[in-house]
Amino acid sequence: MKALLELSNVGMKFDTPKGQFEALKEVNLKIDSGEFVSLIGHSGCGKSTVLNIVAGLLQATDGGVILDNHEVTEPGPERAVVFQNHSLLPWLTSFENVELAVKQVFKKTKTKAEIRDWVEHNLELVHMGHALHKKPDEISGGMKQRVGIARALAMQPQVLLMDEPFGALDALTRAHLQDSLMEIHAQLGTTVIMITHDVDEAVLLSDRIVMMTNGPSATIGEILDVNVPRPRDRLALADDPTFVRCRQQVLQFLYEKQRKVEPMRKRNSNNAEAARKQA
Ligand SMILES: Nc1ncnc2c1ncn2[C@@H]1O[C@H](COP(=O)(O)OP(=O)(O)OP(=O)(O)O)[C@@H](O)[C@H]1O
Repeated sequence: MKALLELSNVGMKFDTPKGQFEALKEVNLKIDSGEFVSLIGHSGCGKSTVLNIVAGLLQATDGGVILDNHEVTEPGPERAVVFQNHSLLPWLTSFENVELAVKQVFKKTKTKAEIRDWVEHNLELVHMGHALHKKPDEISGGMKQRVGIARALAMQPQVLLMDEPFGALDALTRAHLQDSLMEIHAQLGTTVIMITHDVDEAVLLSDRIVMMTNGPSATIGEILDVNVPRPRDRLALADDPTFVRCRQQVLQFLYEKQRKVEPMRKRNSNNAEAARKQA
């Protein structure tokens, strides 16, 4: 079967005042329709850069991205993005925020009544049917993220891109949203790419975990298949041997194979500086 999404030799060099900085090098990844893939790696390794290239918000300086036989060159509704901070328009209600996105995509193909039903359906999908007419400052952080997810899903994207969607939420709210996301993924079969720093979240939600090496010139270090059957139950998984092994493998990658080296480098350069001063 042909992959839905393919990143081929993706590289990204940024021009900076200190010269060119190679953030990504030779990132190769194929994702099938319906897969849930997490990107994990230390801070600054290039996860958001990968996601932004797939979203079309950044143009790779090498290689490229193909989605469903089309090269990605700009943002499009078939690649909806959910950011860590909800990005809802504060003067619009939950309903109106979702409606705005839906109108952009379906204005020509859905009637007014169909648009209204579709907006409500998607807000109900994320359990926000009770707060259709509330504005962002009248609902909690978790609820705002739910509306953001509804807005993204309502565009019927081929790929849902999520950049640490639950990173700003407390642990309990986060767990509720993870459960909702698993439900939605099971129900709709949406293809998802999600950035996370949370190892348990990655293992709980993903079919595959893409682990990135530290930058500069970051790339994919390892890919782990999470062969834990669905539906997944967070409580039962705590003692599940496959879950525990997957978790261990990601932790080993992050904290043994890709241990952050900056403090050591810094210490060395500090030592060198001290030696220079002494000389
Ligand atoms: N516009 C830019 N210009 C210069 N350097 C950039 C630019 N955008 C990102 N970088 C650099 O590229 C590297 C990757 O950044 P990116 O934000 O993709 O990392 P990340 O893994 O998503 O980080 P975090 O987990 O902290 O969000 C970093 O070193 C960052 O400083």
